[in-house]
Amino acid sequence: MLEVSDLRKSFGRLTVVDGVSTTVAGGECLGVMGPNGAGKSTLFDLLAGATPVDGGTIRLDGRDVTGLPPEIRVQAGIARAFQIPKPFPTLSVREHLVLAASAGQGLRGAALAGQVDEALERTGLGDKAGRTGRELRLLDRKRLELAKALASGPRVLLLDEISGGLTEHEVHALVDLIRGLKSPGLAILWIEHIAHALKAASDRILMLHLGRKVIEDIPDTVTRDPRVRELYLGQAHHA
Ligand SMILES: Nc1ncnc2c1ncn2[C@@H]1O[C@H](COP(=O)(O)OP(=O)(O)OP(=O)(O)O)[C@@H](O)[C@H]1O
Repeated sequence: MLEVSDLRKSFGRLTVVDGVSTTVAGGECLGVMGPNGAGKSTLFDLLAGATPVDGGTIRLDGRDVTGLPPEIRVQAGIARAFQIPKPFPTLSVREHLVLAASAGQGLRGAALAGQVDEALERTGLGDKAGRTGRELRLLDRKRLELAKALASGPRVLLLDEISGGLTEHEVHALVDLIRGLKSPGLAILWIEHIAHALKAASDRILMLHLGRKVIEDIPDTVTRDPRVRELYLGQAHHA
């Protein structure tokens, strides 16, 4: 599904993503962790096309999408959900999803309605479709952020620290939701600082430090790795 090869990005003399390669298959969730400044969000910026790469390639289902602008990349199937969801206060949940579905793949009519309904159902927002953005509490705003990404018809879903601000109980609900999104036609990448949440949802975890891959393996192996424990010193109880 997604193949990333030798991605590179520098800002001035600071190399932020330094030769990162990975592949994520349909049905898989790749967790991405690393200390502050490791290059995680920049990696997502490169995948989403928000920032141009300095080197390397990004392939989606074999197609080279490395040079495509962000809006075309959404149409190609790369969708991103952000940490701090800011819904339009007066638009309903359904209206948000209609916008996302028509912008993403240009859907109209029954196909659009079907994709919106599916996104509502998969994120548990079915009974809140008529609520406006300002009426949603944080967890539902996170659900809406996920639903918007799903409504665009993604093949690859980039989740950027979406658990921020949630209670422990809500984080569990979010993990269940993400696990429920796994399907053969979708590859998920999730940046997250809460190691136990990442572990619960991910098939593999990629650990970045100073722009480089430290380790990429099954969650148990990664969280037991001494380099990972050292980098997360003080947070090791989360692992
Ligand atoms: N547009 C930019 N211009 C200059 N430096 C940048 C830019 N964007 C990011 N950086 C730098 O790149 C490094 C990596 O940043 P990035 O946000 O990718 O890390 P991160 O792993 O996502 O960190 P965090 O967990 O704090 O979000 C940081 O040192 C940051 O200051």
